[in-house]
Amino acid sequence: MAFTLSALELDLNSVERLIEYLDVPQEPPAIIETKRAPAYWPSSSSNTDLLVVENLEVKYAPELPSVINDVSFSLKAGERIGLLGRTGSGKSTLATSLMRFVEPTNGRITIDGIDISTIGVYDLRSKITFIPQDATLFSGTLRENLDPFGDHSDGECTEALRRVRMFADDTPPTQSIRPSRTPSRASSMHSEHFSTATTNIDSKPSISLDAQVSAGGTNFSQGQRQLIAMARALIRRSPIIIFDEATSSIDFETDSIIQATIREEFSGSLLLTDYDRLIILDKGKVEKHIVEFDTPWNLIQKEDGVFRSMCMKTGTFSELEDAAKAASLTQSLQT
Ligand SMILES: Nc1ncnc2c1ncn2[C@@H]1O[C@H](COP(=O)(O)OP(=O)(O)OP(=O)(O)O)[C@@H](O)[C@H]1O
Repeated sequence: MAFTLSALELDLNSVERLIEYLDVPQEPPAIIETKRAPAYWPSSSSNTDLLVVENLEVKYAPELPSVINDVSFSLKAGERIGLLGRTGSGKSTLATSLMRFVEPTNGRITIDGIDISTIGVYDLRSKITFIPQDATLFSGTLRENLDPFGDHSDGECTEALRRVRMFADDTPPTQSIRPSRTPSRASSMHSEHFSTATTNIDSKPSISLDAQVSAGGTNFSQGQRQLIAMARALIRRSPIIIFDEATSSIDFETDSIIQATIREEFSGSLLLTDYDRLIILDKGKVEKHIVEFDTPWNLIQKEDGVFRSMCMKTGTFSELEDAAKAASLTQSLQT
């Protein structure tokens, strides 16, 4: 009898768990057959706004206060937009709502004329690249990570790796790619990850993309994983890239490579990172969450501005001021 009762209890537990699972919010459909996004969408060549955010409000639960509150802005193709704000101000929430990992409670996000809530998440997420601070890779080869559906040639994959400087400039592109077992600094990345053996057939090197990547990509450093994710974005020619910059944990050299790649390689894409204009989110201080949206030079001059006060707190205000001024001069010379 005791046996029967505990078996029944187990069964009831299973039913209870099943009911709990049924309560879990469902992932939105990957594809909505009647509302497919066109293959050419989103087009980074159009002169109209590429990304329009209107009166966006995001809450993590109905009973919780809104994390993003009545935010509106529009961005054009090719712009580089920095998203700044104190910790907890809603930067990640705003970035992830563009990918619909969190759904708005109010408002609308339109990309190249399509309200993103009306299409399947596959159509959306396959066109936008989100590179988080802790970019993860999956277990398989480096090639599979770069081009999971095998849509591109080896040459394209290799070229993308070269463009994100996974090969040292002076290293002939020959190599069998051999990830290190422990995270390494960028300076050693070139030598450790890419051996320099040439083929016997001719002296022209060929590149092997068959390096094994362990689950999560843990045999690459955090910075290298971001670079590989950037190579993937280059291969896909993503028109919109959201790049969550790691601040402290990446060594100086890898960081310089990442910055150079951002500057030089993504000129045609709308890039939410290193900036021409800044969106500054501030939660506690004001009701509206976008408090400032302007160039760094204009923002740093605002006496009571959030950006100015953030720069002051770094202890390197005059250097930042000089950098913002220099950037503004360069920009005005270019236009
Ligand atoms: N999954 C979640 N459930 C409930 N609240 C959340 C969730 N994720 C974030 N929040 C809350 O939303 C607010 C904004 O968080 P968010 O991570 O967007 O800020 P952030 O500006 O990116 O911060 P950081 O610079 O520290 O990464 C915070 O108060 C946070 O506690």
